[in-house]
Amino acid sequence: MRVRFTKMHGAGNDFVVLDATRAPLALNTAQLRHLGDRRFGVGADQILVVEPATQAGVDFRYRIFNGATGAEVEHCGNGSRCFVRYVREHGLTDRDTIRVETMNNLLELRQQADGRVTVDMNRPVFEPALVPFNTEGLQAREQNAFALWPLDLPDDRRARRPGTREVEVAVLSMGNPHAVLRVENVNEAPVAELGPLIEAHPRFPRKVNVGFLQVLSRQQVALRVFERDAGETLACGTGACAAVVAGIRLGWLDPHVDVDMRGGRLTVQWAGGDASVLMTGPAETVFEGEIEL
Ligand SMILES: N[C@H](CCC[C@H](N)C(=O)O)C(=O)O
Repeated sequence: MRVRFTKMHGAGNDFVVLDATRAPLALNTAQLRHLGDRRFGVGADQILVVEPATQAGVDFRYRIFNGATGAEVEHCGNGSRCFVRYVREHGLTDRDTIRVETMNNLLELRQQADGRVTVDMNRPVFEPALVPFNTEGLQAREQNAFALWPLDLPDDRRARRPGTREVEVAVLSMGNPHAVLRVENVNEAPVAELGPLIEAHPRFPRKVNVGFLQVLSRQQVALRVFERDAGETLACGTGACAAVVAGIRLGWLDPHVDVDMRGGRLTVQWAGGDASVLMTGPAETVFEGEIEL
């Protein structure tokens, strides 16, 4: 099957975007992984498929698949901004404000005059069972009335005496699961070492995205994210939201924060409580193409 695609990125987190609004597009895991493959396919962190809405009052549905595994996931912040640019550039809508269904969310997205896109990311979810995160037998440390959880990680650094070491993470969901740990300097953070250990930790039954957060001021942070089923990406939209929400709950951050990641800057706003998280950032089209699947 010959498939047209658009290659896009949001702050360096890159996507292959497919249009399934005019005809259904059922891709199997092997085809999705081929699209994501940076050597034998197109190459992308995630694959986004744009479909007609299934609910009244909603403009589109969009589905997200991690490129390395072909696994479908609940949410993609950077992808949602690229989705807006895609449907407008492809003449699928001329609206500035677009409502879109994802696996378990309804999002409202707004195209800004400066080309950036603002996404209403809905409320964060803190209930561990809903992340999901297994807290059985764990004793959280409360800070500013927010839980920081100890995680034991295998530590084979001391080969003579293999043991474990403990890290402390904030845990929450932005529709997809996130664990956030604070570091002194993101450039020296052990992302490649701790990322996979936390991502696959048995207390996260659906695995987890892992954020390494450096607080630069109450209005600016640096962040690196080891994404579930993707490894470290140049930016992670839901990860930026999770890190800022955790930082606000822990008393480190104000309600409006710039998040500097290796691929670019996102701005995240959260007023706390039941308020939605708002994320604003760039969305770029790189090239169009066709591929045989
Ligand atoms: N790897 C993520 C999905 C993509 C999220 C990220 N690219 C974003 O911008 O939010 C997960 O498995 O939950």
